Amino acid sequence: QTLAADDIPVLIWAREPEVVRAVNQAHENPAFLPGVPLHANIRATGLTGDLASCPVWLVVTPAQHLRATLAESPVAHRPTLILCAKGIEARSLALMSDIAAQVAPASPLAVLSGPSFAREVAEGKPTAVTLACADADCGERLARTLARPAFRPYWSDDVIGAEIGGAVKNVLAIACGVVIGAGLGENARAAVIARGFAEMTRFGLARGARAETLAGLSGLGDLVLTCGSTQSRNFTLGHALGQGQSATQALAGKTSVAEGAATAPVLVRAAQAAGVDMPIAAAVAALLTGSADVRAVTDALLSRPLRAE
Ligand SMILES: NC(=O)C1=CN([C@@H]2O[C@H](COP(=O)(O)OP(=O)(O)OC[C@H]3O[C@@H](n4cnc5c(N)ncnc54)[C@H](OP(=O)(O)O)[C@@H]3O)[C@@H](O)[C@H]2O)C=CC1
Ligand SMILES: O=C(CO)COP(=O)(O)O
Repeated sequence: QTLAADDIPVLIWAREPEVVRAVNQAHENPAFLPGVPLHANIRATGLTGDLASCPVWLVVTPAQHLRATLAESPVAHRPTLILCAKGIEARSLALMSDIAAQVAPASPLAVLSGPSFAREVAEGKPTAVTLACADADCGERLARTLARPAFRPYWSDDVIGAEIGGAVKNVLAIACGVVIGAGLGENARAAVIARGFAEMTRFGLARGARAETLAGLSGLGDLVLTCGSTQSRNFTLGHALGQGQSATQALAGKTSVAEGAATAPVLVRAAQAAGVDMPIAAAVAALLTGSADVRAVTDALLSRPLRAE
């Protein structure tokens, strides 16, 4: 939102009244983005009805809450929806664009994804992302609207590819966190990134994504960012698992979301349905449910049959 506010008025809908108050009165969001001054063009509201006046929505609700949030919002006004959540809905295996198409069938849809820790974007640090929209002209228009000197959206018409990259990289970031938390070393992290990317590519191609999208910002780019940084919530969750905590212990008291925790088990089901082998994703899912420990999943991955790369 900070990006858009230079020349466009921005309205944030927030669930917490204290966030609404702080944005409107102090031009800051101390609960979620402390220390970053917000542009005077940014206003906040607690009423979804107020969104009716906004032609374009950046939808940042976590994946598991997207359906309910959209259903309570004035989508009948046919806003353009730019979907930013990175995940798969647990109860339906749906991608975010599937959910939006069901709940807001008249809205044009786009996906914004790629390596972009929110704080760095808000601080104006250089960032490049993918803006995917099936309507290429609409995608280009949205990318040009959101672009800023230090924020470069590259447009694409591969919505599925952009979504799958973002959803799968979170699961792989948990795996890399486990590797580092358990002291398995940097060679192992690089192996998980490369073999995890092979899993992402197999799954993405089976679901209709294009290889170049998966190798771009929203796939490989975000995978490298999230697997390599302790800023990542997914990496941090994995790190705690690697150090021997259970998922319940690692997630206790967390107010921010690690999307890969909900996505891992459904990704495994979706991969099975697509006939795709995803052993690293399956290992993450097993660790999260507690059905296997780090030693067992590591041994299982290392003892898989040798094969051609
Ligand atoms: N933060 C970042 O750097 C980036 C985030 N994203 C993506 O954006 C999405 C949102 O992330 P972010 O803004 O960081 O989220 P937060 O970490 O701020 O998490 C939001 C928290 O609020 C709760 N919540 C939010 N909306 C609702 C709702 N409508 N109903 C009920 N509970 C809700 C969630 O609850 P609960 O715990 O129950 O889920 C969660 O604990 C994610 O998909 C993330 O992957 C993408 C790029 C960068
Ligand atoms: O998606 C992100 C950066 O692109 C944020 O990653 P985490 O959700 O793991 O913090």
